[in-house]
Amino acid sequence: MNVATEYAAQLRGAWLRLGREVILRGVTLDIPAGEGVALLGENGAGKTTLLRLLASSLRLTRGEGRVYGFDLRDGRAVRDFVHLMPVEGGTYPDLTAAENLDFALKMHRLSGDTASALRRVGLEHAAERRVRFLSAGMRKRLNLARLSLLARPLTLVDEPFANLDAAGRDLALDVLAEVTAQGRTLIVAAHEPELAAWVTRRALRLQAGTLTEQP
Ligand SMILES: Nc1ncnc2c1ncn2[C@@H]1O[C@H](COP(=O)(O)OP(=O)(O)OP(=O)(O)O)[C@@H](O)[C@H]1O
Repeated sequence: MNVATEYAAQLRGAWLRLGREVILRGVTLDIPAGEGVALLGENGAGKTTLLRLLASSLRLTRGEGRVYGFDLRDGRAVRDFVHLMPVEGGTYPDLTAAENLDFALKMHRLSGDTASALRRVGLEHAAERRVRFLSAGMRKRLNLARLSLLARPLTLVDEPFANLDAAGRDLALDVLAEVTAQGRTLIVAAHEPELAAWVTRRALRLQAGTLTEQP
C-alpha cells in the first residue's frame, strides 16, 4: 500500500449536519502523516462523529475531505487506510475474545498472534469467554488487543482510557505509543488531555462546530 502522501487527513470547508444538529461548521484541517493528535471537547461536541467521518462512515453535508489523498466519498479506498477503535462495541458479543480477534484478522486478510495479543492486554484467562460476559474494562482491553493487530496508516481511537483501571490506562498508552512509533497517524478522542498528551504532540478542541488548536 502506497502511503507516501504528505497528509493523512484533510478537511476543507467541512460542514456536517446530523439530524437537527450541526456538528462541523466549515472546518479546515490538515493532519500530516505520522502525526499524533488528541481530539478534545465536551460531551456531545462531535468527537465521535468526526472520527466516523474520517473513517468514511458518515458523509459530509458540504465541503470536502481526504484521507491519504483519497476523497472521503471513496469509502472503499479510505477504509483500506483506516482503523477506528470505537468507544464501545466493535466486537461480536456471542463470539469469545479469541474468536473475535481471529475473525477480525480473517476479515482483514491479515495474520497475527492472537494469543500473545490477548496476553499483552491481560486477557489470556478470558480468551474462551464470550464478549457479552466480559466487563466494560475487559472489553476495552479486548479492543486494544484488536487495535494492536489491526492498526492502519490512520488509526482513530475513541476514548481509549474510559473504563480502564490504572494498569489498563498504562496499557492503553503503551498500545497507542506503539502505533505512532510504527509511523502511523493517530487521532485520539479523549476526556483526559493529560493522558493523551503522552502519545500525541498536538491537541485540537472541538467546540460549537469549530476546531481550534490547543496550546
Ligand atoms: N446518528 C445521529 N443522528 C443524530 N444526531 C446524532 C447522531 N449521532 C450523534 N448525534 C449527535 O451529535 C452530537 C455529537 O455526538 P458525538 O457522539 O459525536 O459527541 P462526542 O463529542 O463524541 O461526545 P462524548 O464525549 O459524549 O462521547 C450529539 O449531540 C449527538 O446527540
